[in-house]
Amino acid sequence: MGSLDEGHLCVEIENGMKLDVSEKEPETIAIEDAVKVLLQGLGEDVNRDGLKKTPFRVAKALREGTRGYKQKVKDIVQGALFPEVGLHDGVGHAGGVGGLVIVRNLDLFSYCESCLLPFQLKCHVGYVPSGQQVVGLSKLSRVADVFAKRLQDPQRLADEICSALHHGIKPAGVAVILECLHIHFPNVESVLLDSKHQGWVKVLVSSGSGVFGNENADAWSDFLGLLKFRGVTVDRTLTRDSVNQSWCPSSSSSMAKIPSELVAAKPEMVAAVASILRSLGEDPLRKELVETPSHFVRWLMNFENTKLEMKLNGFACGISDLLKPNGEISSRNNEQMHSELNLSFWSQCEHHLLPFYGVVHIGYFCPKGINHLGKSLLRSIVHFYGFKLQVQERLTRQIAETVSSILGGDVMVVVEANHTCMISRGIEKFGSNTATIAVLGRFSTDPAARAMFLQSIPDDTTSQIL
Ligand SMILES: Nc1nc2c(ncn2[C@@H]2O[C@H](COP(=O)(O)OP(=O)(O)OP(=O)(O)O)[C@@H](O)[C@H]2O)c(=O)[nH]1
Ligand SMILES: [Zn+2]
Repeated sequence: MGSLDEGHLCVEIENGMKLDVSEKEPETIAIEDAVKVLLQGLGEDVNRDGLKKTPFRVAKALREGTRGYKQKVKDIVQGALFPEVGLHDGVGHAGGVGGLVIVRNLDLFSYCESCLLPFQLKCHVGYVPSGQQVVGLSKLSRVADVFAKRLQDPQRLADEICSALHHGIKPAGVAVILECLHIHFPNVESVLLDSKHQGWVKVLVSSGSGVFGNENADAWSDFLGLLKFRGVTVDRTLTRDSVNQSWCPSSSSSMAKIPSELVAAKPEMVAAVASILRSLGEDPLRKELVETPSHFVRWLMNFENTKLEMKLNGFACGISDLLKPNGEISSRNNEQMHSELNLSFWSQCEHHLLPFYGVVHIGYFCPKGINHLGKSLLRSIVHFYGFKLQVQERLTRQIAETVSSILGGDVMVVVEANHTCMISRGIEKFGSNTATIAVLGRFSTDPAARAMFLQSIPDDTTSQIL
């Protein structure tokens, strides 16, 4: 979506309206001020180069990401309804009016109202036309996006899409199925304790109107049959109850491990997030939003700057023991390449304050006779550099430099990551991911060594974590 041009962005809204995200608008300024408070709360210097534009970028991302509040379904659907007369009534539903129409696999992003992080969803929409009218297919996606671009929870999102399409198209019925994926809430302690602490919270929700109003209606069988036909298997027994409780990991029991004093100690950050909600046109006192500021601050505090530096000192102290020779140190010719692959990490993009996550692969040469570095130490290094405001290139380099400083030399690091800021906003490149490489010592001069290490990296490692 648009580029940043002298601090001013014009987002074209689907129904022709324009949303100006200008640095001069009071809402933008208020969000920028709040973001500065958040950055300071993280122990960051708001004037450092990488962060100078962050307040505006975050304001822009949030205002774009909630632009649905300003859009009207009527404007989208009206004018896109056109007559398509089938055979006359009484001889079945052979195409045209009366036959089920489905649009599958619409990739969308929404914002979780419980924690203010984006969540990904695959949307499947179907409707049975009536009144000899069908609607332009793209409008099904556009209408879904109007409601996705708000602070949402999955079931309400499905219900709102369904109801808006029903009122807009006036069909015999509408069916909506959403497959929603919410990023997990890692934190330093739990990641270190549990290497499998990663992944996603998934829920499946559905909503139906008219001929889809009854869960057992034949129309649902047709709809689900077609989804399955395309490889989408939906167990509708899961659809209704899976979100009775809040699905957001910010309200799960594992989050209770994070001391609430942490948030209580940062009242200015919590107030800043509440002011962001107000600037987006939301009511921070709305029941579902009351806890959102503290949830978001808890997430953000994972990436606090000073805490990590302290921890880094701590783990650096123990390193010398791990490197005690394990017998005779042999000559350089006898060095062996070691690799540690698929170390998962979480980080936070310093440009947009959105998560990026993926896997790190580390290769190094180490003389025979030296204990090679344990996986847990490497994992610690990865997490220590991950849990801060970052860019991927810096993360890659810092890991390489740290491992190299321990081993004195030949290190290669590959980081493969998915950037939420590339997917949930801006350019919206679903399925894209980024790889970065840092090479030190022998790896920087020896293509064969680099090739050997790269060949050891399994294919499609990033997709394993999606
Ligand atoms: N090199 C690098 N760029 C990153 C990383 N994370 C985010 N970015 C990019 O930072 C850039 C910020 O560019 P700007 O033009 O100032 O901000 P923007 O208008 O929000 O950019 P768009 O994402 O193009 O909308 C974007 O191109 C992002 O894709 C990272 O880890 N490394
Ligand atoms: Zn959430």
